[in-house]
Amino acid sequence: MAARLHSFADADALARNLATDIAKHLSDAISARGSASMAVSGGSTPKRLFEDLSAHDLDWSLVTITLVDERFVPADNPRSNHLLVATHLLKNRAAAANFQPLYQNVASALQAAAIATEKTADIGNPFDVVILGMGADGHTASFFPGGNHLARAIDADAPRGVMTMEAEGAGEERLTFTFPSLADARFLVLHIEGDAKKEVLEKAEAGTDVFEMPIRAMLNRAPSTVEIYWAP
Ligand SMILES: O=C1O[C@H](COP(=O)(O)O)[C@@H](O)[C@H](O)[C@H]1O
Repeated sequence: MAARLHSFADADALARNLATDIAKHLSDAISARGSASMAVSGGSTPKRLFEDLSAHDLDWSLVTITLVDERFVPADNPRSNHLLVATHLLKNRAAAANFQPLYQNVASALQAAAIATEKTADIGNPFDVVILGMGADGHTASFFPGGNHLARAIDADAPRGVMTMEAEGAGEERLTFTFPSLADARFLVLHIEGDAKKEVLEKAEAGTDVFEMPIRAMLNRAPSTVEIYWAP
């Protein structure tokens, strides 16, 4: 629908301000509805944000956190987004939050997606907060260019929930929430850092082909405004 850019002097200022804005949205959700839900991304960008956010004073026991996407790997794998969140977010005051993983200890990613869909059915209708990242190839969540289920994952009519994704640039098989599960978040954030990501964003904004750069699905079609938080 729309996107709005919030620029900060550096990554510290970005993390501090975004953590404050997220904490406010979570607190407002708790005041309004008695609980709050948030889906966060993995990757290298959110560590500082998670550290800052974990220290915020709110009733974390009423907050359920899940992942926007995950690799089909157990939580002790260094590439696990669950491990990242456990190390950098589920600590300090945020140690009291509830966490719902996408990975499940079952034989296939397909089975894990079905279980994760069931287990998250009550928490994201819509999510109070969704924090998206973006890769250099224009992927967001696990909506990868060339992904085997990309068309279904970014379809505005796809069911809410988690599905699988395989793509050349993705490494392990992935689990990802579908576009409709994420795009109507009450606070929908795209968190990116560095000049290279800014250039990727500008390229995405200049075109329309969602299969070339799946982030365009969010930028152009999300029912919620995409709040872009960026620092050089
Ligand atoms: O693969 C992934 O990467 C993106 C972006 O990661 P970054 O390292 O460039 O910050 C991330 O948003 C996604 O959740 C993750 O699975």
